[in-house]
Amino acid sequence: MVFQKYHALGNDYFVLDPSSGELPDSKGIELVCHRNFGLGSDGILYGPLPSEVADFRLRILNPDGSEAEKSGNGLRIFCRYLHDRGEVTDRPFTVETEGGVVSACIHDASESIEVEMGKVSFSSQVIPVNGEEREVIQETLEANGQKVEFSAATIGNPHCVVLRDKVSEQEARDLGPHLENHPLFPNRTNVQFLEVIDRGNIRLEIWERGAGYTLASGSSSSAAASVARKLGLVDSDVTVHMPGGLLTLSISDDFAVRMTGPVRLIGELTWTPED
Ligand SMILES: N[C@@H](CCC[C@H](N)C(=O)O)C(=O)O
Repeated sequence: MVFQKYHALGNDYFVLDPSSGELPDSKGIELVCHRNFGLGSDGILYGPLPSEVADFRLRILNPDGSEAEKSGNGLRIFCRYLHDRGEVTDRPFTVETEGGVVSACIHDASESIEVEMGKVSFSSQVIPVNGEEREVIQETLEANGQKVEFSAATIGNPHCVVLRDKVSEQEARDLGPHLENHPLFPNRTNVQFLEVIDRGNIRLEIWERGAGYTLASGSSSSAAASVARKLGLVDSDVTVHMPGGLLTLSISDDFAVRMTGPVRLIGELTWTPED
């Protein structure tokens, strides 16, 4: 089985084209994504698949075998893959995901791929978050023996955003898993620790649902920046600083998010497991 491997700010994915093989089962996905026993990645992008509502359809698989509704970095990588295969040009096109249809435009295949990520919602019913219907803004939960103030949002996939004066990888690794699996989130959740640098810049440390600690995340960036906007802490144009690099976001008054960022090709890998 042949995979093309790309990364978007260090958030690395395999692209598995259906023409080159079936999607492995969840055990197979876990194995191929394993950093030691497999080829190693933050997930698998399975596509292009046919769609009745968009130009292409994409399925997004986490390393634990779970399926994600959306992936910002994954979508940019998929756009680059389509461009590398001559299936798209610099004209806009659409991609269907489990979390809705997005539109994309390639300005520069390495440096600048733009995706209209959709609208962020803070509704408990949509995210989802257990409890009565409300916008989940600066609530408190208990996790790992501590009280944690958080906001929640979705851009197709769920996010739990924790505001901090200073963020750290260590806290993302220590507290992230407890929030990912907290009973408040029936579908689990991605977790972001958010530091507001100024009204145009935020810093994130990220623990992803089904993937763990990652160096960058486009849907996490969209959700966390929208929470910061909702709280009145940033303006509409935000640069997101993550360990893997910078992502540029533009947030409309009704929380539609435009994400622009780079993609890099790593190479082609052949998967021939003995086990
Ligand atoms: N890294 C991705 C997010 C991938 C999906 C996420 N782990 C989930 O389960 O929702 C991104 O760039 O958005």
